[in-house]
Amino acid sequence: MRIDVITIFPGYLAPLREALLGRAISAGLVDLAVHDLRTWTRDVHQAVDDAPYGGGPGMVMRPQVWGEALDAVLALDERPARIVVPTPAGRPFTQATAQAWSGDERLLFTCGRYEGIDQRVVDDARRRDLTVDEVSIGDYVLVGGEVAVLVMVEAVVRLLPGVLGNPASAEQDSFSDGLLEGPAFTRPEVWRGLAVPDVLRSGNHAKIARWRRDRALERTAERRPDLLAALPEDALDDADRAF
Ligand SMILES: N#Cc1c(-c2ccc3ccn(Cc4ccc(CN5CCOCC5)cc4)c3c2)n[nH]c1N
Repeated sequence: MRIDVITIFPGYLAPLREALLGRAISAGLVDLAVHDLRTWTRDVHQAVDDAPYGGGPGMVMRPQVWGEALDAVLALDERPARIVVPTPAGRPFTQATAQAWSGDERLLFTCGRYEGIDQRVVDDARRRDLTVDEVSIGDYVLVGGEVAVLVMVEAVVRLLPGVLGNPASAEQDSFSDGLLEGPAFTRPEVWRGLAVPDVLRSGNHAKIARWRRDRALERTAERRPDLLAALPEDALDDADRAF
């Protein structure tokens, strides 16, 4: 997978070259290129923003600079790219989104700042039959798109074959079965007077699986009843319903 990121703060994306993601890049599983948007400015001040038409607070990012940047970065590779535009007004980015994008050959992330990017940049890309997804990572307001890109790249790249040491970990992801994962424990058996639940040391795999499922159902019901309500009819078996 090739990943391009366009931003006025390239340094914000440095964490993508650390740890697991850094190893995925070194292993050739991911090609990452970060581009400074100001490369495509033409004025001495390298202006990337201007006042909003119709008034209102803050500034809006100019379409000319973004249009030239997108054209240039898209041309760097012939593979078709999904253009991703983080925005507070976007569709929710979920585990299902990450799963879907993990099959793409190329992702191109555009990091807005100020009050966002002139809408015509997205409109122009879509009318050229480019795939453009405007997405939000959550119901809160950030200062720019860079942090959202860090989140989305990590969620997608960890799903690529060969990235996670233990592929089963991604298969048993929280949300992958529609539930939150239950509590996890490791040694010591007792820590500050708190013991690991006996069932987890029983060696009885059926009982352990049931216990884990019950804890996941309990936690989901308590913290995310919306996920429970969204489960398909056949997602819960009789033992689940008895819980
Ligand atoms: N992904 C993601 C994000 C982002 C995000 C992503 C990209 C950019 C580019 C600029 N900003 C800042 C910005 C601040 C204020 C406003 C105005 N609106 C805000 C909502 O109320 C109405 C008025 C717009 C944009 C961004 C924020 N925030 N939260 C997410 N989940």
